[in-house]
Amino acid sequence: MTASDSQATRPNPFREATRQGRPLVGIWSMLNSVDATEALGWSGYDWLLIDGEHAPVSLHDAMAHCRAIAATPTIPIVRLLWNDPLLIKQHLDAGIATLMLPFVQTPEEAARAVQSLRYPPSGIRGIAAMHRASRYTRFRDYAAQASQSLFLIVQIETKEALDRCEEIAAVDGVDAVFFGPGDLAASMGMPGQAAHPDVTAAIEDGLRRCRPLGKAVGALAPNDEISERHIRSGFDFVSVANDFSLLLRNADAAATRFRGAADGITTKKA
Ligand SMILES: O=C(O)C(=O)C[C@H](O)[C@@H](O)CO
Repeated sequence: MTASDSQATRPNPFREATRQGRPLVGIWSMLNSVDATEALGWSGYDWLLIDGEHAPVSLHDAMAHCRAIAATPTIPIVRLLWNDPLLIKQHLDAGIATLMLPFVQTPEEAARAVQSLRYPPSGIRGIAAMHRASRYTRFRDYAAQASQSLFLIVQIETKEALDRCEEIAAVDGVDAVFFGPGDLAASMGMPGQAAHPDVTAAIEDGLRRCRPLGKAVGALAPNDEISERHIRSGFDFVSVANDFSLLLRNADAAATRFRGAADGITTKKA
């Protein structure tokens, strides 16, 4: 890399990956363990989402996760607590370039999210003299080029949002829509039934309707069967696993197996 390359704002790696034209396989991270994130970065997932909505992830935690995974081939995405301009500004300044925002219900809410990512005159992001995103000023063209270095994913996770998913996806500056089956199931009157066939069918219908808009379309799969189905359906990115569930599933299975093996064995000395 030449000195001038190191001074140029980089294109967004997730945008480049979605252009490869194959489904990107991802993992959801809820443990808030930087070590686990770093280790998973070497597992072979295309992307890893650090969940700041439902896991206790602070801004500093999110930065630590992104620094750890930067050494690996996996691309980090951070999900924020809410579609909030202040949270968005802080995370962008911290150099977090691919954001997922939960619970975006209307094209107007999506447009407000886009405004939060853009500098004036088209947006409301505040200018900082120095921050991690500009490599502490080394990316001299950062303010002018920021939009190509960022990627905005908005979540469709209610019936209302699903009804308008094409309009939301069509908003200029929305790079991707992502279907959340857990909240969508609740909104459809089936809380706790993320894998219900009606929810999967609704999400597949969303893919069919959003695909012609040329934006990336992703979904979280609540089990292995739906992961394979979503990959075959042609979603651009699919979350196929969750670090917390993998840990618990394997820990529970090992405990059951070896407690079973220990049943009836006596270790007491005579
Ligand atoms: O609605 C959903 O489903 C999501 O947005 C993902 C969830 O928050 C959850 O599966 C994270 O564990």
